[in-house]
Amino acid sequence: MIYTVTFNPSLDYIVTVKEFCMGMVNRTERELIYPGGKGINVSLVLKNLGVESTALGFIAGFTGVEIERSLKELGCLTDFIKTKDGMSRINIKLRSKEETEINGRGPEISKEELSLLYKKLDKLNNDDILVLAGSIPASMPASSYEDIMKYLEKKEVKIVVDATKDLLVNVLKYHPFLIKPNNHELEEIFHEEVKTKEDVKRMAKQLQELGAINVLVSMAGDGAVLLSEDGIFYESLAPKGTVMNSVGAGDSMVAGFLTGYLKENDYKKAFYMGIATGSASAFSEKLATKDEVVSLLKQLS
Ligand SMILES: Nc1ncnc2c1ncn2[C@@H]1O[C@H](COP(=O)(O)OP(=O)(O)O)[C@@H](O)[C@H]1O
Ligand SMILES: O=P(O)(O)OC[C@H]1O[C@](O)(COP(=O)(O)O)[C@@H](O)[C@@H]1O
Repeated sequence: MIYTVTFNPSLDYIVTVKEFCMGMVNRTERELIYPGGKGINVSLVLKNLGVESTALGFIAGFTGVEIERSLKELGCLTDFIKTKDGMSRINIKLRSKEETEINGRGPEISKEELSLLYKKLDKLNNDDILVLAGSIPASMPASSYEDIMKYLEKKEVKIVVDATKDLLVNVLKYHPFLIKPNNHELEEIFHEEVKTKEDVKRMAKQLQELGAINVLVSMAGDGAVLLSEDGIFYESLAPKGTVMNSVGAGDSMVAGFLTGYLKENDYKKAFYMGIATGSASAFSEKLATKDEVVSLLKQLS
C-alpha cells in the first residue's frame, strides 16, 4: 500500500484575474476550489492512474471537513487526524499575467495529535511506500520529517520526500527512496544559480552522495532529470501543450513516477511516466487523468 502524509492540507482557491492590480479592488473572471497539499495531490493522481493509496495527515475546522469530504467523493481512501484548534489553510493561487501563490502557515498541531500519526505509521509493513510531502505547520518541530524517517528506519519502507530546504536536506542521511526537488529548490539548497543541465546533474549527484537513492529534478516546461540509484542519468524535455493550471504538476510527477516504477519496475519508464503525468496536470484544469497521461506518453517514448 502507498501512504501519503500531508501535514498541512489545503483548499486551493484558484482565481483568475485578467489584469491584477496590486492595491486595487480586483474582480475575478473564474474561481475554482480544490482539495490540495502535496501528499493529497499525489493520492488523487495515484487514484486517477488506478493505484490505491491512503491519505494521512492532519485536518482541522470546516476547511478540513471539506478537504476530507471532497477526497472521499473523488474516491480516495483517507485516514486523517482531526486536530482541535484552528482550521486547515486556504491557499490562494492567483492567475493573472503572472502566477502568484499565497500558502498559509497551517493550524496548531499538538504533541498528542502528532503522536497519533506515529500510531498510524506503526501499521506500515515492509514493502509499503510512504510519501512525505509539503510544508509542515509552523507549530510543529522542524525535524518532523527526519524524526519519522528515523522512527521507520528499521522497516523496509520506501520513503519519498517532496519538501524544500532543510526539511529535505536533513532527511538525506536516512536514504529516502526518491526526492523530487525542482530547479528553484536546488538553487535554495546550494545557494547557487542553476544555469545548465550540467548544473542540475552535478547538484543531483551531490544529493545522492548525501544519501538520496533516486533524485528526480523537475524543471517545469523544461522537463526533468533523473539520477537513478545505479548512477544513470535520464533527461527529457516536457511534452508540448497549453498550460491550463500548473498547481500540482510536481505532485503529479511523483504519482506518475511511482505508478511507472510499481507497474514496470524500470526507472526509464517511471521517469517518462512522471514527466507525462506532471505535464498532463499542467495542461488540464484539474489533476491528470489516465487518458491524458497515456496520450502524452506517446510524445516521449
Ligand atoms: N509549463 C509546463 N509545460 C509542460 N510541462 C510542465 C509545465 N510545468 C510543469 N510541467 C510538468 O510537470 C513536471 C513538474 O513541474 P514543476 O513545475 O517542475 O514541479 P513543481 O510543481 O514541484 O515545481 C515537469 O517536469 C513537467 O513534466
Ligand atoms: O505545503 P506547501 O509547500 O505550502 O505546498 C502546498 C501547495 O502545493 C500544492 O500541493 C501544489 O504543489 P506543486 O505545484 O508543487 O505540485 C498545492 O496543492 C498546495 O496549495
